[in-house]
Amino acid sequence: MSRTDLSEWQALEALAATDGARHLRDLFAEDEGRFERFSAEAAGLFVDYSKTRITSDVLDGLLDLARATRLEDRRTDMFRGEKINATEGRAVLHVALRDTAKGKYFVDGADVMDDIQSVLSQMEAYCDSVHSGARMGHTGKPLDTVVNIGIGGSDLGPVMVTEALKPYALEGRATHFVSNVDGTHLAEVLKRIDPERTLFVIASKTFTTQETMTNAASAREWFLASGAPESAVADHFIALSTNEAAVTEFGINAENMFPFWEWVGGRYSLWSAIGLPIALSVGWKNYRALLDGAAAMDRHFETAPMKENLPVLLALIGVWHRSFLGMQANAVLPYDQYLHRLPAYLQQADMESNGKSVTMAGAHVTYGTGPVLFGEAGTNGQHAFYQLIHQGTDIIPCDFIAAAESHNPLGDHHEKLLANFLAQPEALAMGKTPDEVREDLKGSGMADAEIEALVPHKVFTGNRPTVSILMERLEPRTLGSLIALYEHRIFCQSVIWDINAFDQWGVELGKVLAKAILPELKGWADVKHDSSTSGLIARINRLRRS
Ligand SMILES: O=P(O)(O)OC[C@H]1O[C@H](O)[C@H](O)[C@@H](O)[C@@H]1O
Repeated sequence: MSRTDLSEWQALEALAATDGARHLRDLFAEDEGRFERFSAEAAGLFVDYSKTRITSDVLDGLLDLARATRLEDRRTDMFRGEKINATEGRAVLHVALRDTAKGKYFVDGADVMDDIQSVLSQMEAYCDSVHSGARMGHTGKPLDTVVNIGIGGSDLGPVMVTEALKPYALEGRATHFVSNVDGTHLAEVLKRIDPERTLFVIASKTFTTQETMTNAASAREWFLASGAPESAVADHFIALSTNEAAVTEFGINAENMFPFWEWVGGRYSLWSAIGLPIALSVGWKNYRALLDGAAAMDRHFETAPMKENLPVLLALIGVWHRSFLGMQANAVLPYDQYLHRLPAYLQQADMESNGKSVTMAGAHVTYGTGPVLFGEAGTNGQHAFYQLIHQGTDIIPCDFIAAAESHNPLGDHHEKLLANFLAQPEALAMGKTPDEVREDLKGSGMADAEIEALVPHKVFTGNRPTVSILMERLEPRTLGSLIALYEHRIFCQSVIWDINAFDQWGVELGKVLAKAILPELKGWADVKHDSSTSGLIARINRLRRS
């Protein structure tokens, strides 16, 4: 049965025309308790969702929909290691990576906890040996520089977290990330590092990804060209992967490989061996605290009743905005410079997961699914795209994220940052009416006609929904909770939308075509494409050879 045939879905469609059209200004005016009613707290995060376009009836209707789509059962399936990634026949158990419970997580009947703990111990011992100086480069220099080579999930999580936890970075250590196959990315990093002090971390679940394999091979060539003997590769190159055969073939010894498993999705892999560069940057204790924070959110997600369950609530509100009110985007706006890579990270987490248009059974959906996610650290975004968010034709729900305490309490910077964090959602919700604009312009000396001409331009319609997420301080634990909150929000939405959040077939076609085009660009094969692609290939080849 299609989701749209559910009576719960239809009830919400009816509510969209009534409650969904109500203005936040009125909703706040008529209910003094709105903030208390529509806010909740868990695992170090406080979430205010009172400025979203819901009413008590809408929320009840959404909770009914969640029940009708058996969200709680699907959650149990995930925690139990059922193969909920049906198109790839895989379990989805990133939650097990941050837990310590034995006898809880099984794949094909086998408890996975011993494997997890054993890799964590391997990672911890490795970090300790690098940090203590026991493990050195081939000329006896400390390995104080890490270059992580990976892309997608093997890059975005580690980059985002390493940036976010900079205040915890161990002194004297540098971490670089190379992802793009554009040689510029690698070349610019290589210019700044000393091969004798550098540890290259080749991160790839499959160990076949074109970008990563190309960058890894070039990094090794550069390393050897620096005068290092072939035998030194073992000290300077390690692999994070599920593919031991390909790792060995690349020339990395199995003992320098940190494994993980097919049931860890790429975009959910920072909790696995893929997190090693984070641990190398901030130390094992802080990496463990990150996992513990995520585990705290997992427990909340697993046990809290749906109407107090943060990931469930945020998912339901997202579904309401997207599928019932037709809002097509979601802006993530961290008012925290350390979180400046969070939007990029969430772009993969959310858009690769829920950018789907067929149901689990393969039927086309007839409702909007994953939104376009974008964002920027506040306040930078305010001076760029907020104009459209305030006055554009589309309504774009926004997530505002901030910490009450700063790691860098410089003058009144933080109060100013927080003032903006508070002002923007207020402006988006309440707006400014024509009369308020007129009132402002009275006394300006302008003629009435001039004022009237200006009024439409200065009106803010308001009623633009936002969620505010507040934490005490951006710490490893709270960051872990925040990431897990989003992961589970994405999962819950996929259940309601009846789509598979854990495959990514949409990235395949382009990869295949790029493989076919490569020999054509090199002049090794005839060009056979549509006239546009062939024309561009011919033009590029002319430009390159002239
Ligand atoms: O870790 P790898 O196997 O190199 O994969 C890296 C990335 O490749 C593809 O683009 C997938 O769509 C991503 O989900 C994945 O994170």
